[in-house]
Amino acid sequence: MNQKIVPIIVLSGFLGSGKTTLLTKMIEYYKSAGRRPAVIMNELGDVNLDGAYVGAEIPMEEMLSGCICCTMRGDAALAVKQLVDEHDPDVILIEATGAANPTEIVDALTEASLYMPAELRQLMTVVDGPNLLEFAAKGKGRTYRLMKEQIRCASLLLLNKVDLLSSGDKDQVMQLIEETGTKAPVIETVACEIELSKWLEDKGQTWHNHRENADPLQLESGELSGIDQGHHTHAHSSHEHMMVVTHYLQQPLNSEKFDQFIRSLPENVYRGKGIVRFSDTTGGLYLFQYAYRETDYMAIEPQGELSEVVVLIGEGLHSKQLIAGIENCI
Ligand SMILES: Nc1nc2c(ncn2[C@@H]2O[C@H](COP(=O)(O)OP(=O)(O)OP(=O)(O)O)[C@@H](O)[C@H]2O)c(=O)[nH]1
Repeated sequence: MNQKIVPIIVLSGFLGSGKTTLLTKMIEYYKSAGRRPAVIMNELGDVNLDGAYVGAEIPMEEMLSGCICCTMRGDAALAVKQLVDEHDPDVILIEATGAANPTEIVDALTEASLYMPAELRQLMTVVDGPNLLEFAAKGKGRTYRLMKEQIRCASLLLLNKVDLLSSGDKDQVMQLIEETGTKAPVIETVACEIELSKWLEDKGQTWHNHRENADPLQLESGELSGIDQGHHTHAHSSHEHMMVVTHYLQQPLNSEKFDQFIRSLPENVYRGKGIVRFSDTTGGLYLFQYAYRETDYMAIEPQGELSEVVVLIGEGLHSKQLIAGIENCI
């Protein structure tokens, strides 16, 4: 009798590119096809705000406060095993952090597939079109190298946020993508809208099959996915690269002051998200998103208690200043 092999799909892409947007669409796709997806979510900070987008009925493993290149190797395999043993899912979707170097994830999952009935089928990278263009223009820093590595690893690329690109910009982004040497198909999207039936039904093709004609992957350096939790620095070569500032709120915020604070965040803050309450609106809790200088607020009605919190992610952040800025919005 053939043993069931659980397909694994990894969603990669820079901070705020649209991975959770894609994840929720994939979950809906599988559910409406009568299949049971399970999810692994990895967050740099110690709160999983994106988990709010995944229905409570979906089995989920969280990997929090994670330096993915350290924790992913062991923890991802363990999380996969736990989901397979406890929930017997039809597919496992892994949302990596935006700072993750997917080469490490591929390594970990390839190794794990040797001893458990699960296999990496696709690695989809969501490319934040306008952000890639901006980083390319700024020069060749570590973050830009990380973005390129995320593209090179992919078996499928979504060029997302094309609503924010002119046709000239789009051509430029396409050229940048080509320059990475990827052979993966590139689909232009707004809000990660793709024909999922076409791209998810791969008839057993593995990630390795998809990438047969692509250049072999090599780690460019150990510095790609560094993470610093502010006070805590890993012993790896350069983990001072990305930082997370997590600030829990004791009081509601003034909506205008907070919006102004978010809009005037320095360029080295790449991503913001959180759950906030405002003193000057009638509503309850809002989930706020800040990515590529766009802000979005969504009213939420959580089932249980939720902490009010602001999470900011970027490079070389001045945590004290940022926290004072948030407190000034009260
Ligand atoms: N303008 C525009 N905004 C988009 C598009 N796709 C997603 N967004 C917005 O971008 C923000 C970030 O989207 P997410 O799906 O949370 O991104 P993510 O990659 O999961 O973010 P992290 O996991 O925090 O790295 C949200 O406010 C989305 O609504 C798009 O095609 N165009």
